[in-house]
Amino acid sequence: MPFIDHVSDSDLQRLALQRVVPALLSRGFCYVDGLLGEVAGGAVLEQVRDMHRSGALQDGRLASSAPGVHRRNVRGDKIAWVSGAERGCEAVNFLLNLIDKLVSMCAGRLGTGTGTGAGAGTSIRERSKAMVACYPGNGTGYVKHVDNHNYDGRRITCIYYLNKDWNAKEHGGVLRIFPEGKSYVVDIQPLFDRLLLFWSDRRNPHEVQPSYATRYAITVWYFDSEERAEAKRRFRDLAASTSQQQQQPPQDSGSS
Ligand SMILES: Cn1c(O)c(C(=O)NCC(=O)O)c(=O)c2ccccc21
Ligand SMILES: [Mn+2]
Repeated sequence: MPFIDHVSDSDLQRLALQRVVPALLSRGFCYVDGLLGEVAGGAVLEQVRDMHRSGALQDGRLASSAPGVHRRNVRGDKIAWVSGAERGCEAVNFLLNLIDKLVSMCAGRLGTGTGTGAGAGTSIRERSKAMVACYPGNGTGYVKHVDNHNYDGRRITCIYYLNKDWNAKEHGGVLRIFPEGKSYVVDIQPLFDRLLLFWSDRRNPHEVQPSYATRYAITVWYFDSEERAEAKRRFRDLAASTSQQQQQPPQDSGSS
């Protein structure tokens, strides 16, 4: 199904240079509304709904519901990882390709030392698979956290929201960002056809507030190549060292 090319390359270029890069550098986050338009955005939403209906979203994590309410076995966010090549993910694939283009147009201009002391510039050449997430609307959310808390290589978090007629007063589900070192918070509604980008590291702790309606989002994380390579090395060393320990017989307490 050929999608209406709602956004031309020159639109993306302008969006990258005039909106996304300045906002990421000055505030650490940026959101864009109307990214795909009604038709293509609607196609992505339908495919995510189909995944939800078909049970492709794995059962949510055990989550505590609204604070103070102690219900057992409350299931929270349900997720599925997709590459975009799967059957029924054509519209998701179109979205991922568009976000890849947008981020690649920004990558060269995100300067050096993006906050994690990395002297070298940010070289973003790869990303994660896409995480399709659904909050079932039972009052569960996601506690405050940092996506990349310990140099796992993730540099930019991109979240595409799919929720039509969302009203935070009624449905909650606001993404609240607590920009590091700032006295204010940033509340972002998970609105249909909205793309949010923010630095994945400690600059942007964030939480998903309890949701009272079904809340869909698709997230991809873009890696800084150097940090990612270093993280992989660290992980390999860790795996190697733990497997060595397992091979050696456990030392009894009396050994010198
Ligand atoms: C389901 N879900 C998340 O929703 C967010 C997250 O920060 N979401 C922000 C948002 O949806 O606005 C996550 O960061 C996350 C991390 C690991 C596994 C699942 C996760
Ligand atoms: Mn997160």
